[in-house]
Amino acid sequence: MRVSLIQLLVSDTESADERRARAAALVRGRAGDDLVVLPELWTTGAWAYDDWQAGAEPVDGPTARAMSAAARSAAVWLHAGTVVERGDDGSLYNTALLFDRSGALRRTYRKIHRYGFDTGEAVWMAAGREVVTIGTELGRLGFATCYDLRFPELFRALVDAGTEILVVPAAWPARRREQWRILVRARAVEEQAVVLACCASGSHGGMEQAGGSMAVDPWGTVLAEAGAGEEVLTAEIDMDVVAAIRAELPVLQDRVLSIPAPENARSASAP
Ligand SMILES: NC(=O)CCC(=O)C(=O)O
Repeated sequence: MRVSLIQLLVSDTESADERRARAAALVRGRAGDDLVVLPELWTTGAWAYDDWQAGAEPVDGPTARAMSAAARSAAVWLHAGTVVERGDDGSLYNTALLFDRSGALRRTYRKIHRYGFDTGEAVWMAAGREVVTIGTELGRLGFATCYDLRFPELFRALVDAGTEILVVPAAWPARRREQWRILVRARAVEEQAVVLACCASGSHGGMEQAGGSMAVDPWGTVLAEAGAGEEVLTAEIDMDVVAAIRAELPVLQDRVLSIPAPENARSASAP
């Protein structure tokens, strides 16, 4: 399987329309790949909160139309990263879009863990509630987005649902680049899955993003890793490795699901 992670530059100086056109051209240029991945919130910018209301769109909005056409033109599976979705309930969601080789929208995933504490997503967006996977001829894909990386229980749920390829669009900050590298590899090792982690590059909204997109195999081996700037990172992935490592080191079978909580769990007076 050949995959490309399009580590798009997301800046304050380019409009969403310009970036959409540029991203579509980059996807169209990936004919021959099997799967192409874009970063998180690359149309509005993940850190440009003030632009989210104006840039919000339904799941069949301008980004979906442009990405559908690009996927069809290149005949690739396209994980188009995430958009600011305006849901039918009027709420905003951080929503991933997956298109098949014909350009059909096959899955959406609303980010479950919202980053920001008392600002950003945590304030302006609603949380997704659904763990999402899809079976494809490439293997079963599981969805997670950026901050989700810090919550291994989501990844375990994805693997319990049969995931072999974890796709993680992101807009991770440059100042936490080392945490990104560790978490991406950790998720690959603990879930014995391929991880395709595609981060934005450049600065916007006062935040420098890390770049450093990675394709990692289930051994934790980094098959390809991008630098800090805009780049199309391509990797060949041997999907047989997933079944092989799960047979050779069947750690997922050794889980103990009934570990009792300590008696003082969550007790405020615990020493
Ligand atoms: N966009 C994000 O989810 C940012 C996550 C982040 O900065 C972190 O986990 O650290």
